[in-house]
Amino acid sequence: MLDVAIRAKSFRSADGTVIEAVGDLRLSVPTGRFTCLVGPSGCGKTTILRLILGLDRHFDGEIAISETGAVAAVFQEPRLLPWRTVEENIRLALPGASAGEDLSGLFQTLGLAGLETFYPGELSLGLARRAALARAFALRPSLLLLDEPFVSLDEALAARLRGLLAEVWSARPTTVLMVTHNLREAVELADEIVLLTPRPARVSGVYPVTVPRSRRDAATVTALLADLTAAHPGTA
Ligand SMILES: Nc1ncnc2c1ncn2[C@@H]1O[C@H](COP(=O)(O)OP(=O)(O)OP(=O)(O)O)[C@@H](O)[C@H]1O
Repeated sequence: MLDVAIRAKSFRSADGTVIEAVGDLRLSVPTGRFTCLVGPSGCGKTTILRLILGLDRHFDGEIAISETGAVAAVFQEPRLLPWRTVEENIRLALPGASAGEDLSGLFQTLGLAGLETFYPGELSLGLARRAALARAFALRPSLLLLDEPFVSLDEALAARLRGLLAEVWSARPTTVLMVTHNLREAVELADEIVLLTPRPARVSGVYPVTVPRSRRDAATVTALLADLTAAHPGTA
């Protein structure tokens, strides 16, 4: 279970102005569930993930992660080491005990088989994003944070990668919190969608997606989107 209780998070800009990034925000992600955070551009989503990851400790509030295993994150940029191959990038992230683990199933599921010896510079953005997902799932994290992992891909490719994410997640289940501005993506993947206000981010609504993931075909997703926007008017 991930429990987030942020009372306030602000930044001070170069000219001394205070930027309130996150307001009073509480959310919980139960173990093994997939939650999406959806909010307008610049509302504070990445800041929330950075606070959960402990990359920024200057805030008022508490974050509790009851899972004891690894916490992994995938950011908008794949952040692969350019001088290491795909496989080396993934193995370097693993703790010593599992560094020799057989990763062929993971490579296969993510469509990376045959690309293990490629360098990041030889990969398209879509393949680099798959490698970043492989690195995160290879850790077998108990909590996975995803920050718009499919942004700037064309819709057909993003849809394909969403399918691969769902597949690898069912093979290696974990608790997921994913930031996205794409409501369709959220409706396809999430168990629960947490909607945020414009900055400073607060929860403006919660939408549980109760239809089983296997039954979310295009027509069902469109119907769910209509239901969500009717329940939460103003959600783009
Ligand atoms: N280190 C920083 N110093 C000053 N201001 C910051 C800093 N980091 C973020 N901000 C500001 O805080 C606000 C929230 O930023 P954040 O990146 O969390 O939003 P976001 O919802 O992830 O945005 P996007 O949807 O564009 O990715 C923005 O106004 C941003 O400019």
